[in-house]
Amino acid sequence: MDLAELKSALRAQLWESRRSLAASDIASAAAGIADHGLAWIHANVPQSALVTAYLGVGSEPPTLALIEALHGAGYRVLLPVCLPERQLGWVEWHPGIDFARSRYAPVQEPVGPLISSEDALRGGDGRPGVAAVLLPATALDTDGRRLGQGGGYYDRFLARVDALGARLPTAAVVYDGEVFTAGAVPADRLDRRVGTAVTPGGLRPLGSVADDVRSGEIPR
Ligand SMILES: Nc1nc2c(c(=O)[nH]1)N(C=O)[C@@H](CNc1ccc(C(=O)N[C@@H](CCC(=O)O)C(=O)O)cc1)CN2
Ligand SMILES: Nc1ncnc2c1ncn2[C@@H]1O[C@H](COP(=O)(O)OP(=O)(O)OP(=O)(O)O)[C@@H](O)[C@H]1O
Repeated sequence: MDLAELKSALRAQLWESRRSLAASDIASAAAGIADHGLAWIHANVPQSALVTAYLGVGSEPPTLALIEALHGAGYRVLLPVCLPERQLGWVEWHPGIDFARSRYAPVQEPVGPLISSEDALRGGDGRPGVAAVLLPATALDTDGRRLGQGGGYYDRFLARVDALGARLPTAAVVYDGEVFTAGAVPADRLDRRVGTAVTPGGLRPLGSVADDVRSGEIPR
């Protein structure tokens, strides 16, 4: 099996186990993800900063409560919009915003003024750019390797973050059983590592993402 086949086999396996979760497990996961995700943001970025999150759909861990908690705590929250060539753009979330299905992927996207990744990262109008990235994953390993949905959208986005010289803290949301031992997640040079796992049960700092990306202590 080559790397792409290995990744898709692993994705299929993980999606199947996500689909077997009970509704009650999913509901309690939402509260844990909101608590721990908000704690991670508090520990890593200034008050009322701009952060990215995403809306979990289908069998993904639920993140709406986290988005609401972040907004409620005064952070500005950008959610991703898929653009051509597997690029991401962003729309700022606010309560009551409409969602529509993406043209490019089976996900829901907020409807509103589109902000390019470049503008989101650089900021403008006297406001700072994105200060932290909360992103989806299907699996993580303790070295921070991340398996996504297979589009490479976030790998491209994180490559752009690096190219701009921005050193942003990153955390991916997964279920507790989806953080595997170091080396278990297949990855190549294009796969960007993430610094922290946010799970319903807590926060797990992940190793060997450059230490300089992690500023300050992450509460456990
Ligand atoms: N909620 C969410 N939004 C997101 C992402 C994500 O992973 N999750 N993305 C991260 O890049 C981008 C969309 N990328 C995606 C790329 C491929 C598939 C996909 O092929 N999905 C499977 C079904 C997965 C399932 O059963 O859960 C499919 O259609 O077969 C989905 C999203 C931007 N927005
Ligand atoms: N920075 C990049 N530039 C160009 N192609 C890339 C880049 N990053 C990833 N890709 C390509 O995108 C495709 C999907 O990558 P991969 O399977 O790692 O996606 P993923 O991380 O699971 O998805 P996502 O980031 O959307 O959640 C692969 O063909 C990969 O080579």
